[in-house]
Amino acid sequence: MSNALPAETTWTIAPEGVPGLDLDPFSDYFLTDPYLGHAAMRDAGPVVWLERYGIYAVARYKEVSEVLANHAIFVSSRGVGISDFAKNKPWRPPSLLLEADPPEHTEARAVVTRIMNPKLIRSLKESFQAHADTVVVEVAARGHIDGVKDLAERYPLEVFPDWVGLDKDGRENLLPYGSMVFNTFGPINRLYEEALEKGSKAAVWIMEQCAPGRPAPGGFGAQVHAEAAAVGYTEDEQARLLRSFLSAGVDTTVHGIGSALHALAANPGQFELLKADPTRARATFEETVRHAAPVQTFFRTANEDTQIGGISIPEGSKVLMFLAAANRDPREWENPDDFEIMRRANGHVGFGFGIHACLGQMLARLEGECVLNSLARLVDKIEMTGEAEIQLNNTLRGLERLPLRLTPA
Ligand code: HEM
Ligand SMILES: C=Cc1ccc(C(=O)O)cc1
Repeated sequence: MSNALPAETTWTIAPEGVPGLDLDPFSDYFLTDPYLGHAAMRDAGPVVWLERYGIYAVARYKEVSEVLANHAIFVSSRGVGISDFAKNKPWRPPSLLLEADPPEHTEARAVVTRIMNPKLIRSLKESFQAHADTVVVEVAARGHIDGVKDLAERYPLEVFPDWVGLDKDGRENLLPYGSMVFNTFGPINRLYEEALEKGSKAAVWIMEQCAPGRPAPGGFGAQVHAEAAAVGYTEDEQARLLRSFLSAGVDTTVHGIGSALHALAANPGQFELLKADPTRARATFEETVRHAAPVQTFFRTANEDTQIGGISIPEGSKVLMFLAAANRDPREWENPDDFEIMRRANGHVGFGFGIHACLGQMLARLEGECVLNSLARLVDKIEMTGEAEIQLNNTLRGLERLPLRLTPA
């Protein structure tokens, strides 16, 4: 595991009054265990300077929330990765949602929320829960499983593409494509380059699936296209709008479910609490998103000279928001590092906050709740049978492998 500096590392001097830290949040070393780095940034001040990349960073709950809320100054249209779209051409046409600001963002969001709403989620609950039961009964009967491949990846990859209306063939492209999208928010390091190599092939299938007329009639994909066409979006914009959901909609929930399985296996007392009341499955998944933060970071770009915590931030500065660090800020949370399913985790920033707050969070919660509810009713014990293996990614936190033994109830 190399934590050698990327070849193009340039060192920068911290601006006046800003604590400068020599840590690389995109190194294998940091990504494997980010928590000491998170604490160092929180303790250093409300905003810090990461010398290796010449970027500002916020790790405390208060400042992360402030940057997320202040979308007019800390903008998304200049990219939510380390690259500033005002200076460097993005590697793919920008997202109409994630990489847009009002008014364009407002319009795109309005199109989607006409479909992605509580009524839709209610209509999915019965079939999503039934499918979770089927999968959990099957894997529990097997006893020894890889919690990642056999459950955390399998369930979302069976329910999500059917819901969108994607072809049966080619669905193996979804994870490498999403992994590429999330890696490219970081610097051009090994993870970025390897992901681009693997993901570029997947991107061909993804873009074919996003084309108007391709998704199965009546599915979410066809509905997005129809709603977008109704407000005059071109075919390219209709495809790009749907692309957002294939980019964000799989790796995130896979890592959320994988992290929940890991936390429950590592904290048997918490699994007992869940078994005692399976309706706590929803709260258990919420605590997982706070505690594990499948999406660890996002950038913003200062669109004008501004301040954070009294520190001057010049126009054009990149600000890295450590959502995962904010979710474990002892200034905000009691015993923040503890996985407690009885905790009120609402208010965490694992799904973001403000105008760009996760558009798929209701679906993510449904998927997580269904799997954990099935586990609570159908499994008596969930035990680690080996070390969990982290899947390294410049933005996501999740597992590559999770050796488990399940004992059926
Ligand atoms: C545990 C699972 C998930 C996590 C942790 C997560 C996290 C996030 C975060 C942190 C943001 C904010 C981005 C920003 O502020 O720049 C976001 C936005 C978004 N998410 Fe999720 N997400 C998850 C699942 C999903 C799913 C399942 C979908 C689609 C079905 C989805 C679609 C989106 C979209 C389209 C946006 C952009 C919203 C906008 O910019 O207005 N996400 N997500
Ligand atoms: C939260 C991740 C995310 C990734 C990509 C997109 C997009 O491509 O719009 C949206 C959200």
